[in-house]
Amino acid sequence: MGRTLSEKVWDEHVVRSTPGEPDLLYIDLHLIHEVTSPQAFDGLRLAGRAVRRPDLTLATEDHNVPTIDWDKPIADPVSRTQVETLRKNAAEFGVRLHPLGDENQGIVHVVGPQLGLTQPGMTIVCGDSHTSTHGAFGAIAFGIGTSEVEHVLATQTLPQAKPKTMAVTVNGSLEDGVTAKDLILALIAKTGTGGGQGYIVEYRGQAIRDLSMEARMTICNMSIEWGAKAGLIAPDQTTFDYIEGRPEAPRGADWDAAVAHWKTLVTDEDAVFDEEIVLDASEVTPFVTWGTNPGQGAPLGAAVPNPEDFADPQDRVAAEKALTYMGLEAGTPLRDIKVDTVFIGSCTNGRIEDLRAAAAVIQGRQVAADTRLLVVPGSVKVRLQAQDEGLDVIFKEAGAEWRGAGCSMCLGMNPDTLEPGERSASTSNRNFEGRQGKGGRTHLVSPLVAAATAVRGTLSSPADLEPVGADA
Ligand SMILES: CC(C)[C@H](C(=O)O)[C@@H](O)C(=O)O
Ligand code: SF4
Repeated sequence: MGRTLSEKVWDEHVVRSTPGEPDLLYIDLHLIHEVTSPQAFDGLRLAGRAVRRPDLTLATEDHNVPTIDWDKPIADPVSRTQVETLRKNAAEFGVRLHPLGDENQGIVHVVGPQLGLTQPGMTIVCGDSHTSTHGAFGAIAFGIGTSEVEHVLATQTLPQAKPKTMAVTVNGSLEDGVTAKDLILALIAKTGTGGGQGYIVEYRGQAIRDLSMEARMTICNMSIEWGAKAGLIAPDQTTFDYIEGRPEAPRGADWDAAVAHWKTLVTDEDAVFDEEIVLDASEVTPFVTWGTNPGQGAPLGAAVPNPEDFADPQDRVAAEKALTYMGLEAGTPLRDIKVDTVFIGSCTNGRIEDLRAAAAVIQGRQVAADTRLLVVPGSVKVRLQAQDEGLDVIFKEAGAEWRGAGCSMCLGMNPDTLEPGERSASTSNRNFEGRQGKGGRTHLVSPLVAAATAVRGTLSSPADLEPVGADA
């Protein structure tokens, strides 16, 4: 019987397989950031161990870094300690680190692909749940805990039970103005935040093949919000074109050999998935969340739901609780919800294409009077490229704040946080209570919806905006 893409990648990495035990997998790339690595390095130090493959390990500073005054010492003592600890550990154990101020600094899931380190057929781990992002290249990529980080640092292997396989086939095409973010939010809303639990999910079908690499990363990034172990997409010409010529990509004969192998990384015709879901892309419209988990979402054209309309009692209670926290009334059109802050950034939607898409909406327009727009590139390279293209000027002229690279308001471990009761439209991936600051209220949106919302001050899509110059 044929094998699925994930089974092929898995099989290529099994170091040891014993019945009744998890497989021992070889790890090709280990990404590290300051939040989940300190205890792992402490563990190595205590046991007198070295990092087994520093050459397959890459560290960046992302969660705690300020996005203004990044050339000054970090003011917050906790953040400063985490960042300084990573620097000390990287130096002591010989791990490559891109610190604040370095041209390759940025969110770890933006930096890996950007450098060409993320490649098809790899196993990639990081002490971070959104490692699933890298699955967009046809890699098995997933988040691990700190004790597992230590295990990988010490051995470059990881014991793992084999997950079940699922195919999400997205037929048809996305309409204009509908993005990968809307698609994944719609999928999670349809099937619940536990819908992917226990599975490695392969996204496929026409709508997925048509996506750029960056849009594919947005989909795979949010696999974890759907409960999946990992999400991946078969590599194709789009993938190869994206990787070719990047600093860490294979070159010359090595490139040809790599592509020849990568082309074998597709699910065989006769392979069988444990589960299959089929969606029609043409039915997806701009999608936003109204609640406090990524599955509590609805089309932008809908209204805040009435908890009583949920058949499942648990969903009903969750919706009631969410509406209370979010300060929303059932029946309010989502388009009438007024937003205080718009955040464009994160490993979900902080890449150059996201900034281009948002800038195209903002260009020639102004951010609404009572609204604040924060634009935080996912990496220094994204920031520099955006500046080369003049996107920073578009944002600043519209009244936005143009910031340095990092996780920023995605989770507010740095000074970029919401005030209690403040409402955001955010291109990030989590809308949990307090995620962007204590008492903050988050609506997850695409970069297009974020930009349009910044202009109108209420949840909006570009189609809701007056033509540029109409009100001049
Ligand atoms: C801090 C880190 C462990 C965490 C994660 O695992 O995802 C963070 O990146 C997040 O998005 O919540
Ligand atoms: S941008 Fe957000 S989701 Fe991504 S790694 Fe940082 S905190 Fe986690």
